[in-house]
Amino acid sequence: MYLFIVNPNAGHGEGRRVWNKISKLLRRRGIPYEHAFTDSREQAHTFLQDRLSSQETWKAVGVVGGDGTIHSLLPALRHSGIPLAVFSAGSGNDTARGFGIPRRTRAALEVLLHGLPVTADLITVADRSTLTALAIGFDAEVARNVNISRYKKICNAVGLGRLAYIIGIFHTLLTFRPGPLNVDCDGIAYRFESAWLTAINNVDSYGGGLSICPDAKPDDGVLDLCVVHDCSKLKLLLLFPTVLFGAHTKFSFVTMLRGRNITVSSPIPRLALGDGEDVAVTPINASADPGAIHILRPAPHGI
Ligand SMILES: Nc1ncnc2c1ncn2[C@@H]1O[C@H](COP(=O)(O)OP(=O)(O)OP(=O)(O)O)[C@@H](O)[C@H]1O
Repeated sequence: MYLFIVNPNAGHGEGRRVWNKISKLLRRRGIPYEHAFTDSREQAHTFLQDRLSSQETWKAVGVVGGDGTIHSLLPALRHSGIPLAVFSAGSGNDTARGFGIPRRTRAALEVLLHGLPVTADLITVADRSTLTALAIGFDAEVARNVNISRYKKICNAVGLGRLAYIIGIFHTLLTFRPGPLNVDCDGIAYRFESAWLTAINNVDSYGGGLSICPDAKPDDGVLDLCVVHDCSKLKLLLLFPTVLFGAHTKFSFVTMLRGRNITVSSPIPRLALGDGEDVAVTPINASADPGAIHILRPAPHGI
């Protein structure tokens, strides 16, 4: 039996549209499933925990939503051994990108039915798990400002979701002040006098395809870090296009680190988002949780 958790509101209603296609395909093929529409992280967690502790044998859990919806399932799936299949219906979809999962619903269904379960690491912050990346500082503020903005709704409605983030960058530059930051990476201390952002990644991209840690691998037991510091607003703005291609790592104001246990602290409390969701405020300790989850990826010889 397959279990599906559907966030109908993900991606501005895309969750419901994707689920309609999946359910039609499942019924046509006579594949047994159970599903639930959820409207909050807490509801999804309670439902999933309850269903996973039942007598039923679950072949996989399918999630229909964006990275935030996937995030809500991590506590129940973590160390359960039950693989997760991703049906992209969000605006960013960095999980699908990071694991090479196709965006098209029909192809994603083939991954659920015939894909290869692989183990992946999670990032643990204060007992909370994150799958893709933690964004701390400026990038987290951009995401938060965009999420509560009117321009996000307008941009999504006209199919220009990315434009909302570009507006969000300029909007956040008006208020955000860079400041001192201390990073401890596996016992080695780093100090940055004027830090803008810190990304702690499990997969290479965040923010809908920004390749902030281009060498990050989700199954290596290690977290990749990118700290952007000691640069002007203009340099920060010029950095963003280069991040699309992971070409920012060579700049002197970008420091790349790798480690299993990372502490980030700052005199000015900085917001930390995990998978695009609020998870903490600095000081934070982030550690790798190796092989904590199973994800279904396309089988190697095509699907
Ligand atoms: N299981 C869930 N069911 C319903 N709503 C959820 C669930 N988990 C989280 N949410 C809420 O729905 C919001 C949107 O979901 P999600 O992040 O998956 O979609 P998105 O923002 O469109 O895509 P992305 O995160 O890929 O940019 C989340 O920020 C959260 O507030």
